[in-house]
Order: sequence, then structure tokens, then C-alpha cells
Amino acid sequence: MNPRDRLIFALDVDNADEAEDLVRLLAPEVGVFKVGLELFVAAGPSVVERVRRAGARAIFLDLKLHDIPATMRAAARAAAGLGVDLITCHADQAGIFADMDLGGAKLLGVTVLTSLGSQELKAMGYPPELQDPQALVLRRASLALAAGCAGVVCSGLEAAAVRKVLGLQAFIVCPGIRPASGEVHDQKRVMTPERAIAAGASHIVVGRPIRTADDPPAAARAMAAGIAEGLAQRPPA
Ligand SMILES: O=c1ccn([C@@H]2O[C@H](COP(=O)(O)O)[C@@H](O)[C@H]2O)c(=O)[nH]1
Repeated sequence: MNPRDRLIFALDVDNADEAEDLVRLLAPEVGVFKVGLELFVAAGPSVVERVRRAGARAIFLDLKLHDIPATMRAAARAAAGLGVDLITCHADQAGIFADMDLGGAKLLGVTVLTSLGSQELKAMGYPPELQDPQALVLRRASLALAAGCAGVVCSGLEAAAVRKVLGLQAFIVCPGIRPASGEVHDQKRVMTPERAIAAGASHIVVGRPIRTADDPPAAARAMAAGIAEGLAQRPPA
């Protein structure tokens, strides 16, 4: 796999024209384009086809489904019908899809959002033993595994521990990726691309560090170089 194929770019913009421009600009550097809540809600489901036609080789529809079972199942069926490659639900809800055929779409369970740290988990009412994000991530990763998910979303900080639980083949997709001296924005659990990949992430998700860079293709190439460096640091399997 080319390092670039492990790079997921978050198309966090509010209109399809801008998303298409970004896909055309970045397709040579990026393996997967992520359509998230902002773009999907603003532009509607047809944006998926527009992103594909603009040159995306793979599409990740990141809606983080979380609702009552009937609604979740219907939404997942509709999402898979858009022909996307990856979809997300919250990991503790993944069992709802265990018997479903999602066609070519792989399901990922979001464990604990990378915008949350232990203070936030405490404020949300988690008991002391689950206020450590890694403990909650591991619990939810096990639920995702038992539900038949292809993998999970977690931060790079947990990637090594999650890899031990999920085994070698699982997708471990890590947002909250920042260059060593980069601005963190609203993320709490961050890591560099090199360290996340060396720790066992299969893919990294990057939005603002590429989108707001002076030269987005160069920023994407720097992320891919970080991925290559992280792969080189991994011990032999
Ligand atoms: O735990 C999660 C799950 C998903 N995301 C998404 O990833 C990108 C990150 O964007 P940046 O600009 O690089 O911070 C964004 O689309 C989130 O919705 C996440 O950050 N954390």
C-alpha cells in the first residue's frame, strides 16, 4: 500500500463546489476523502457522487450514527447505498448492525472522540475507571470487534493498545493528527502522523492542517512522508 493510501483527508467545508475543488487539488496526494456531517448536511447525499466524479478513489462517509436501532439500521442501509467505502457508527452501538449486509461498505466504530480528554469524560459522568480515555477506548473497541466491525476510530495515543486487541488486519483510523508544532484546535488527544502510524494506526485522518495550509498539496505530501517514516519505524511483523 502506498503511504498516500493511508491518508484520509477530511472535506470539512459547507458546499459541494469547494469540496470538488479540494478533491481535484488533492487527489494525487490523498488516498481517501472523508465526507463528514458538515458537508453531508449542507450539500446533501448527492455530494458523495460529486466527490467521486471529482477524482476520489475511496470515500469515507463519517456520519457517526447513533440513534434507536430502527433508525440506525435504515440510515446505514441508505449510507451503504451511496456506494461509499467506509461508514461510521458509535462503537457501543455497533451490535445493531451485526447481521446486516452493508454491501461494499466497511463499518468502523468510533470509540471516544479525539476532542475528549479525561476531564470531559469525568464531567460526562463516567465512573473513575473509565475516565482514562484509553480504558473507554479499549472497552468500546472490544464491542466493535464483537459486532463484526472492520475496525475502529480512536486517537493515535491508543493505537498500540487497540492494535493488540483487534489484531493485525483491523482498520485503526486515527484523527487528531497534528505536525509536531502544529495548532491543536478543538482536539484533545493528538499525535504526529509518524507516531500514530508507528504505533499501529492503519490510516490517519487530517483536515485543518492540510486545508488551511498555504500549500495544501505540499502539506498532504508532508503527511504522507510522515506515514512512510512511521511505517519504517514499525517492528517487523
Ligand atoms: O474522534 C474523532 C472522530 C472523527 N473526527 C473527524 O476527523 C476530522 C479531523 O479534522 P481536523 O481538522 O484534522 O481536526 C474531522 O472531520 C472530525 O469530524 C475527529 O476529529 N475525531
